Amino acid sequence: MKGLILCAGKGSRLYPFTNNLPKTLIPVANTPLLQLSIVKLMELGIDRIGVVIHPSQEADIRGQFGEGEALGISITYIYQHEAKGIANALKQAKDYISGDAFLLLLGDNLISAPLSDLKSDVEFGGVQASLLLAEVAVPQDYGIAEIQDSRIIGLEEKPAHPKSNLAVLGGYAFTKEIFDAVDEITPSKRGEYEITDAIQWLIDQQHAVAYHVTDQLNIDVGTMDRWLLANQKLLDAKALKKRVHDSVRLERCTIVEPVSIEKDCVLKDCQVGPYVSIGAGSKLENCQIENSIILNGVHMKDLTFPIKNVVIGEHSIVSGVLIDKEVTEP
Ligand SMILES: Cc1cn([C@H]2C[C@H](O)[C@@H](COP(=O)(O)OP(=O)(O)O[C@H]3O[C@H](CO)[C@@H](O)[C@H](O)[C@H]3O)O2)c(=O)[nH]c1=O
Repeated sequence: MKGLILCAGKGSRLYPFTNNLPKTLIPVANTPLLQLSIVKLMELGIDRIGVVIHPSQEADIRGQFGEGEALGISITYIYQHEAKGIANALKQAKDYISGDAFLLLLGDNLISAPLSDLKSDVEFGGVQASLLLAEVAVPQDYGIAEIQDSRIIGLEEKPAHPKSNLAVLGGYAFTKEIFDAVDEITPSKRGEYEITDAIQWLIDQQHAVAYHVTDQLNIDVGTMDRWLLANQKLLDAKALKKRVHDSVRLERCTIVEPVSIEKDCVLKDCQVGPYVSIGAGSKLENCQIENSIILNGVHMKDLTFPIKNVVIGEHSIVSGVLIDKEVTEP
């Protein structure tokens, strides 16, 4: 079985961080999101993975993962020249998948639930699609499933008046019939070829669509708040091996776990944590930081106020006192 990970979206809600970094390379607990998806597939024994990218992302993504040699897998890059929707991204991968059943992951989702049931559904269960569903607080932001007598009877993409609060999460298993579906559907009102419309087509053609409801955490890392939340959750996870790199220099610092501090950082007179990730080569002096993501090469010094709930971009220089006076026009 092959795996497919979609990375070709614009990531516009995370600008400016995604101006020159593909969204799926943003670090969560100092691990690129895409790596977490790749590992998720590897845990299921999948070692042939297609990654759908925009050509402009190739240098960054290929630069990090190559052809998968370091991970002992085979990665193939597939282009989607225009972000015309998830079903359109899938279409670009038809030749690569070449008739096999496959698992599809949206590269910006952090899925905790196991996907083994989805995999066996399409491999041995005689179904053409298997979905992962979860109750969500804001169904208007998701593809929503309508269930009757334990069967999915309808799917709607980001409905204004949702028929349920069961969202389709970004992990799917399909057989080759999904490629007939993506050929048949037309763009939605927002101009995208929707994956929900493609699955609805399968249902309408009497294909079998299975589902599993999970209450495990899923985060669509599409906004700043959710990026910080994903960082918290991953730092909490026991699986994280190394929290403070051996090369890190700490002088007179208080570290409140969980934190992740990457290589070549120097921290003096700082209080760091909980829930702080600091990227490689950052230098921090006389600062207090909580629940934040500091990207690579940041310099922070002499802050008279605590840094909380923020993401600080690569190579930023931060120093000074907080001015709480209102600025008045001259
Ligand atoms: C539109 C588009 C997206 N992508 C990639 C980028 C992201 O890593 C991933 C998800 O794209 P987004 O545009 O953020 O999708 P989003 O609006 O969150 O909605 C999707 O993901 C939701 C789950 O998070 C589902 O409930 C929705 O049914 C599904 O449509 O797919 C592509 O590779 N090509 C594309 O054309």
